Amino acid sequence: MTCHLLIPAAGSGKRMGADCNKLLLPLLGKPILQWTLEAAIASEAIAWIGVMGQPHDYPEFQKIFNEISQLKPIRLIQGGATRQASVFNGLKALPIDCDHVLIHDGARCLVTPELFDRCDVALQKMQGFIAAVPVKDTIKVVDGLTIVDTPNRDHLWAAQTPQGFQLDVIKNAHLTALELGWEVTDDAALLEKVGLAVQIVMGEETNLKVTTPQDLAIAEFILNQRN
Ligand SMILES: Nc1ccn([C@@H]2O[C@H](COP(=O)(O)OP(=O)(O)OP(=O)(O)O)[C@@H](O)[C@H]2O)c(=O)n1
Ligand SMILES: C[C@](O)(CO)[C@H](O)COP(=O)(O)O
Repeated sequence: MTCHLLIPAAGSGKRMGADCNKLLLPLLGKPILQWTLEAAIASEAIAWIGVMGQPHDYPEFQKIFNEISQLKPIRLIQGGATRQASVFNGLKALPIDCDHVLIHDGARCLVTPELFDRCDVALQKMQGFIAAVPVKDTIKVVDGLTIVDTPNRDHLWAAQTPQGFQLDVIKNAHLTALELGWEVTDDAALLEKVGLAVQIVMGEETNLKVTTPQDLAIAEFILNQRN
């Protein structure tokens, strides 16, 4: 157990349309964030967990931490205005002995401990990687309502988290992004923009991100299948 994990959990869940952070919404009786944390705690690889949140959510987050096993240290870190800013805050708060990091969205609450463990193995070998799955749909590139391209699906993968990085590499990429005003939706994109290779680790079809009310219903269905 050596791996450090950062969990961005400081969003507001606009697309969910709830009146609170969507990670506090119940999924089969437990907050979404609790499912994510329980998978991280069950992973053999993860030794330390940092959760980025907004201060107004701290009391609810603390209740969740109290509900789950305290076998691993969980540190609360102040989130930022965007996912990117929240991750950057997390990177700056990592313990001094950390040289590699996994980053996993709190909203991907169906992640399995086995996926975390597979990612930890990748972390030992790669400077940067993401969990991803091959795209099943035929994807169209559209301008207005007109199709301009149908990319070859063999080259299309859907990005997930965990994403894992050598710490100095991802920190430098975030610093460059700050200097140059880059805004991206995942951490791998920053490495891509500075011209560094990012590998793929096979993700999980069920590792969906709970973004809309429909996702919540699908997540409930998948969890019921697991029980
Ligand atoms: N300022 C932010 C925004 C997002 N996140 C986190 O990043 C993950 C992925 O973001 P997303 O699913 O987009 O969450 P929200 O920003 O909450 O949702 P929305 O975009 O619909 O508002 C989530 O776990 C979310 O809590 C974060 O830590 N800090
Ligand atoms: C990081 C991510 O979960 C990868 O799929 C995703 O990019 C988060 O943000 P999004 O804006 O919901 O795509």
